[in-house]
Amino acid sequence: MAPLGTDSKAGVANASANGVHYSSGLNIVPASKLDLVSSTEYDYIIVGGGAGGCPLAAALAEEKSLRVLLLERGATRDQYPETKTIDGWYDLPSTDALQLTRTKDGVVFARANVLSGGTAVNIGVWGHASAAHIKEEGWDADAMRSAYEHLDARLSHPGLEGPFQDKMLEAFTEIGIKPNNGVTPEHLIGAKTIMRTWDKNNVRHPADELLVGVENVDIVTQALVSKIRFSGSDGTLRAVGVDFTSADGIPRSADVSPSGGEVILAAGTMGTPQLLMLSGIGPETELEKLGLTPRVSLPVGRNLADCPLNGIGIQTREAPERDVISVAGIQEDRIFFVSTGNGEPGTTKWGLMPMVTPGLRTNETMKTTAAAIGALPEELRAEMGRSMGVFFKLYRVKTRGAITLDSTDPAATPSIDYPYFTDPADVASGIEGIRTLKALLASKPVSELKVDTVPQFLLKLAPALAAFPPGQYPGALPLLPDPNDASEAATWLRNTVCTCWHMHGTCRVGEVVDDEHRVKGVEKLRVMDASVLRDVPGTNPMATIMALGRVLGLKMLKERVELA
Ligand SMILES: Cc1cc2nc3c(=O)[nH]c(=O)nc-3n(C[C@H](O)[C@H](O)[C@H](O)COP(=O)(O)OP(=O)(O)OC[C@H]3O[C@@H](n4cnc5c(N)ncnc54)[C@H](O)[C@@H]3O)c2cc1C
Repeated sequence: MAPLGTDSKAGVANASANGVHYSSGLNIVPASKLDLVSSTEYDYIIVGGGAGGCPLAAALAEEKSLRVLLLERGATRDQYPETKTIDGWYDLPSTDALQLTRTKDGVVFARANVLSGGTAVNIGVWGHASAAHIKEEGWDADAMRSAYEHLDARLSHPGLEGPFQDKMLEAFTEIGIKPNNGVTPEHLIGAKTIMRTWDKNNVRHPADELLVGVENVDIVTQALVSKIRFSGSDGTLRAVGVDFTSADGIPRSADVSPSGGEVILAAGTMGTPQLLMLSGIGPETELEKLGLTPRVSLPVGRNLADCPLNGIGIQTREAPERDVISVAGIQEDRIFFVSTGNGEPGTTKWGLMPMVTPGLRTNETMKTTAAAIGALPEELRAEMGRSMGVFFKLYRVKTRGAITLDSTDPAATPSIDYPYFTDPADVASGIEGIRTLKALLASKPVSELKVDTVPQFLLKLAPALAAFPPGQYPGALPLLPDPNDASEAATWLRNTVCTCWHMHGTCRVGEVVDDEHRVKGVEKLRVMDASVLRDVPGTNPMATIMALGRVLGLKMLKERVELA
């Protein structure tokens, strides 16, 4: 794989027929050539260059005679060095490659805004869906296996193996999360060292690498798509293109070829329902409230689901090697992650969130908390580097929420209404998570690692943050509740909840799209991103969203041949 940003000269030499030039090995359309985009008839237009969009584009482009247009609202990763290495990851919340937003209840959520989407800003954990999940969803097992193999070989690398990680793997097996399945991308009950998109030099390998050197995908970055264009005077609605605004602020459009061209939305769990609604596809009453003309009534934006993440910091005897996540312990409905170097000052932008109840996670309180950390004595600040985090995420969640629009501005972030731990089944599963976490902390290997369950710097922070209402400041929250007191445990779950950033389900298969991801009631329009998922697949979703993108692309090529 060519490293990004080094072969632009080779790209220019290979400029494609319409004069589009190449940058960083990617076929990025320069501003001077944007008019050519509007005058070209594309075989496929993909909206959103993230986990779903990039592999889909790469698969469609395997048929060299086809022309694919990929429109991405964010810039390339070259603009954000923070997207490239693990060290950079800690600073991502300060960049606009990542848009921080909040659920209605105040849980901070992050939305990618860069070419490669979530795969350029995420933690990089790479895991397949289990065979049982693939069967349950009715996905083609052979096609998925071959897509995983294709992607594994290009993007994934083993997680860090070291003394801290070894101890945690031992701890999982001691408390019954076993066997130790070794280094694997498979989703298997037991402990494992994960695969991830960081290589041994801590360099990230995200989705846009699949498009390096691919000449028949024209990529337009900083292209905010605002609407789908339709034809269909005979009563059928057919997608024929999209409207978008380029970086220079000029409104533009792009069209698909009338002979078989298709538009595919890959703008993510928030972006895709937003675009569908802005184009008149969604719940009628909601569209009418915004003055939008309803065209097709579908439950777009409904059935939002997320995996809550709860956990605790541990003060360790030695400073662990700085690592995002390398080991996981997998139970039937919960997954435990261990992150070391979690307490380093650079991590505070992410790490402080669980210490403050969701309703208080405003920019102001985050700043106050960060300032209080800055004012801690040097020896306590040094302690922050001698800590690790153990978190558990729930999957197979039952709580449902919704994405809605407050405005018709395509640049506005939709509203997220997700009431974590509302469904009693999620509360029960969370309480089991607390019980397991307690057992883990009491295990022999963790006892050997830790000084204390609550890092001293957190306790010292409490008085500095006395301005917070009682029970809502750091020092109170990191203490684990008694799992036998259901009410106390449920309160702790809700007060410390963070997102695992695995939101999905707003355009689910069966409700908004069919099995082939076609939007119901509209011709030539599909969706390929996390919004179609009914449940989070495997340990983490990225690899499966990418595999589904590749499988869909190859299937669409086959359909094209069959139709011809
Ligand atoms: C902080 C964080 C950590 C995570 N950690 C992990 C992890 O370790 N492992 C894992 O498997 N998953 C992880 N995830 C989740 C994973 O990254 C997402 O599930 C995945 O990227 C979703 O894929 P997608 O295709 O649905 O959306 P995305 O990958 O987000 O792609 C959507 C793209 O569409 C673009 N877009 C949106 N609207 C428009 C528009 N109107 N016009 C043009 N373009 C548009 C966006 O800019 C974006 O690039 C994490 C996510 C985050 C945010």
